[in-house]
Amino acid sequence: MTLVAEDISCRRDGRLVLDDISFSLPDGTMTALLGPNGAGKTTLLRVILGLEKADGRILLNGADLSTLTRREVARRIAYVPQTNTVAFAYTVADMVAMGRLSHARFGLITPADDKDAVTGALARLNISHLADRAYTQLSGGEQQAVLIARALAQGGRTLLLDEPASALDFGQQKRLWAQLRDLAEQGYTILCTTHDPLRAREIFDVALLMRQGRLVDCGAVGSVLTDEGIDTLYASAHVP
Ligand SMILES: Nc1ncnc2c1ncn2[C@@H]1O[C@H](COP(=O)(O)OP(=O)(O)OP(=O)(O)O)[C@@H](O)[C@H]1O
Repeated sequence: MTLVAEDISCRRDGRLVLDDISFSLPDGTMTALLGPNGAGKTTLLRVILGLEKADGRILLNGADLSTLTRREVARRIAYVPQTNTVAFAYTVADMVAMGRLSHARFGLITPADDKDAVTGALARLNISHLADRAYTQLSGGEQQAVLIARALAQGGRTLLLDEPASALDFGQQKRLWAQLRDLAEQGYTILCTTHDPLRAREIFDVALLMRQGRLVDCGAVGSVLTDEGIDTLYASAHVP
């Protein structure tokens, strides 16, 4: 689905952390969101999800997300957070099944299609063997793979991922990028933060570069993530 941001500005504690951001991401593209620590990447993802108040509009296939219910947004957009702390030792299968909550009827998430979605998502991430393990007892990388499986089970065709590869081993990273590419080829829209511009240049189609709350560049990775572009992005990030 085409994801459009129009004039997004957001304040936190009175400080402007997103400053008039606009972009358009067509179906079937993998977009990397890059910038130094504190640039506003996570905030931007949270604004798209409706978790942070902001000025401006987010449109998905022309529909203004502010006019949709939380449940309607969750059926369209899945989010993979950097980490997810859970207080209870849910099994991995239960965690992934939570991705189906927006499809639940009468609060139940047991119909066959939901089970298929969970089984399929576990298989896609190569973690079917973890299905009955307690989520709280997994390694950081295994937990991250579960969060990605949960997003896939959710069924939305727009995926927002916050540094999904940061705790994954090399094999899991390769599977993740291949999986995301496969989804993009099926028309999914993928927006993913990363701190690795060199990998991003190989893997993604488009890059959005943010610094100090502003979108400083946007375009095909080959033209935006040049050596010079990367140096400029990460130079003098700190504002005294
Ligand atoms: N809960 C909060 N309350 C107030 N300000 C916040 C809050 N969370 C983040 N900020 C500020 O908003 C700005 C953007 O933070 P954000 O987490 O979006 O950056 P980021 O680009 O995702 O950083 P990182 O790469 O370190 O994850 C930062 O200046 C940060 O200090």
